[in-house]
Amino acid sequence: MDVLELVERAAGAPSLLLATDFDGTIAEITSVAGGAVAAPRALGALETLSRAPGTTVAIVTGRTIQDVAARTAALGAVWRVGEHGAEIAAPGGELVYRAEAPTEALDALEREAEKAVRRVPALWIERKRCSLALHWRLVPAEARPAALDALGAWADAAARRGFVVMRGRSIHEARDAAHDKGRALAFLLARLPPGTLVVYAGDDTTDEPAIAHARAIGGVGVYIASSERPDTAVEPDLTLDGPGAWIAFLAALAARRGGQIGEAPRLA
Ligand SMILES: O=P(O)(O)OC[C@H]1O[C@H](O[C@H]2O[C@H](CO)[C@@H](O)[C@H](O)[C@H]2O)[C@H](O)[C@@H](O)[C@@H]1O
Repeated sequence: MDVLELVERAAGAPSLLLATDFDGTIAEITSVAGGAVAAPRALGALETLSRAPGTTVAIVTGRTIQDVAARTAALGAVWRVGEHGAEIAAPGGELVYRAEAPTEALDALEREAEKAVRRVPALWIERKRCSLALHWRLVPAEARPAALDALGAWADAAARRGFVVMRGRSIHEARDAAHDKGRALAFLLARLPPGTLVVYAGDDTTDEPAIAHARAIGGVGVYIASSERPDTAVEPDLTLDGPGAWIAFLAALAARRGGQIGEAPRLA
């Protein structure tokens, strides 16, 4: 499938679930997590799509709902899935699903992570409600071997406690085994008309269950490639080069389903 075929297919679907990852997909990767900003053109297209008939828009992220809601506050009528599916908020913000937080296990895992940070101070712990991430983007080259060793020990400790460890873009992240983005898509689709076409895009390991799920049910899985992670472990229908190409697709689709926005969209 090429991007023009995807525009045609998505534009013609009587019911469409357009689901997009955040970091590396509608926001460029930044050196610290707090610096990520959704591209204004992406927000404009998603807002247009969210108001179009028969169209449901969802932001599906590893971030918490609170975090992603603040970064996408311009969007009025979208679903938000946080922490890889452990939290789901309807348009308007009402939480329709909220997993119980594995607080004690995460506390223990945080103490293990602190051991890693004592060894390699450039590691950064991101504690969330249901998951915990160790970021290594700012670890200098000379400290990478020690960081990999410490991350490996931490990942083993997380696995022993029953967490799933995802090795993503300069991040090791532990989440509980009951949630992933594929199951989150299934949750959303159960609320939409039968036959809804799902189009999902994401750039990292955490997106693979959603890309695979979309494809398994006859939808479209799009991989957003980067020099940091050129390939994915699951086969997508379409690979696009970085957030810019995905955002161009969103703008083209918004023009078709919801009226023209801004300049005429150009697709590669
Ligand atoms: O599911 P996503 O929306 O892709 O979120 C995945 C993780 O994104 C964040 O980390 C990533 O983005 C940072 C900012 O660009 C970058 O510095 C880091 O290296 C990336 O791994 C976020 O901090 C995590 O909580 C998300 O799980």
